Amino acid sequence: MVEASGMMYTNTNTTLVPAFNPSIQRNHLRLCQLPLLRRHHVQFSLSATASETSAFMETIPWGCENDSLENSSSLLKWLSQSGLPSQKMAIDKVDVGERGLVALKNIRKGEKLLFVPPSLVITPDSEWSCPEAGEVLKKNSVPDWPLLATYLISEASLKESSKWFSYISALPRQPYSLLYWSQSELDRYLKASQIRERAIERTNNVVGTYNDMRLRIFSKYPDFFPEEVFNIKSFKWSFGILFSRMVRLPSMDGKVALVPWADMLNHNCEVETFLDYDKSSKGIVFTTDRPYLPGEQVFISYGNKSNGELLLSYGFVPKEGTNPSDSVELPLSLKKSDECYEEKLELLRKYGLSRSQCFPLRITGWPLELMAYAYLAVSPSSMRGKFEEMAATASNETTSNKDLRYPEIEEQALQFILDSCESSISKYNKFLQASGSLDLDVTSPKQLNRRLFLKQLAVDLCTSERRILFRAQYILRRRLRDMKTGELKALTIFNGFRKFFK
Ligand SMILES: C[S@@+](CC[C@H](N)C(=O)[O-])C[C@H]1O[C@@H](n2cnc3c(N)ncnc32)[C@H](O)[C@@H]1O
Repeated sequence: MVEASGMMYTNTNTTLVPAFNPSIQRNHLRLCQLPLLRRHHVQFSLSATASETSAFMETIPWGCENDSLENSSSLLKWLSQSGLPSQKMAIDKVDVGERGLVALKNIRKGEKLLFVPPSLVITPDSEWSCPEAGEVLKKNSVPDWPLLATYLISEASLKESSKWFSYISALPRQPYSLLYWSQSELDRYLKASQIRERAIERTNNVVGTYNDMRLRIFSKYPDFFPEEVFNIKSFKWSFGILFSRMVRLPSMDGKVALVPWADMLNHNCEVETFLDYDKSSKGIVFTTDRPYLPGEQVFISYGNKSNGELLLSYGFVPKEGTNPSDSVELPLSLKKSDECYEEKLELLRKYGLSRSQCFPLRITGWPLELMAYAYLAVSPSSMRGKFEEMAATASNETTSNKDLRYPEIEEQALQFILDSCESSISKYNKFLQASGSLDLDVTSPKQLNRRLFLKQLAVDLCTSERRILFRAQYILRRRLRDMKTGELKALTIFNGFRKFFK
């Protein structure tokens, strides 16, 4: 489970993990990070050509529609024949998540469910139907994510000859994920949210990973990795599947895995139960944290993720106000006009930060790192001696001075955060006001459906992010007002004393 400690997250034993981006931000502010690639191989620029970009929109020749039950009975049949014990749940159409697992019988709170045997789990150690292809990747020390992405494509392309045919046939042909939003869709709908940058960065990384694999491996072994199969379109699909379905199993030393059947479970923000390997039953299980009646959909948690992160990896946004882990990224920047600009920037860089930095705001508050960054941004040259501890605290690279406070500049620091909040709020206001009139130009019903779908997701995301900003704005304004009235009171008392002594 992801542990939330204050505003920071300890990356312990998360479940469904989309933690892929080597990010511009600091690791400690991320919910969960996995190294994807050896960095020197990544080409971060978006090197896909226009035709490749449009190819992203095409579908691949395997899998099924997102809401289809057409392949689910053969999936269950294959799983049962391959060792999955009899289940208390069945795949069905559901209100939340289109397709999910529904209780067939009464399920008690605290009951263990699933018991998927390790032989039915895809991991980086799984045997390849084409062992030579697997050998090539191992010889090249390809990391887990691109290895699994390539494995999935290789097995999918073998159709019935692959052990995983029934599983892959029941996977969505186009997983919901921001990977499938074009650049212009991201610009159009997510301009106000920082998630837009993360989506672009993620797409760049997937394209970079593909280019790297093609250059280093696929082009050298075209018999094992023909371009008709191992192309950016199939890579995008396999990464979309990994982002939206892969789990990390804490009791298997954090091994990453695709768990057929278990990956039909949808997420609920109020549920706190995660998939894991159960040593006693030797299967992947989860323990229910509430009872279910027959016919009710059963949920797990994909981790304590914000609405933006859920949209980024899984392509959905929970209903407003239902996600206790929701947060919004607040961008803060050093001012170029600052007389100590160069000095401060150098210190920020020393601690791995940059001139512009995002910090998570939650409905319950903000992290100390954000406050430290604000202190640094507003501190005058007379406080030069404190710059380093501010930068270190902003980067979370210090254990001491957890109670960082500088009363002499607190008001300016809070005002600085408030200004950034208000500038973000005005971006959200602009988008949400304009959203009503967006897309009136579309005539094709298919395009209209897609646009309405994306717009609704964006409106839901922006509304929830703006709500957190409104809350922060309220708290900041109140604190500033209290500080000012406090100062006024102190001044009145001081003047009173002066008069008295006169
Ligand atoms: C691990 S799969 C779960 C099974 C999936 N519904 C299916 O039919 O294949 C994750 C995907 O399920 C959907 N999903 C999961 N939880 C959801 C929720 N609370 N609301 C909407 N969609 C959800 C999203 O499309 C997500 O990408």
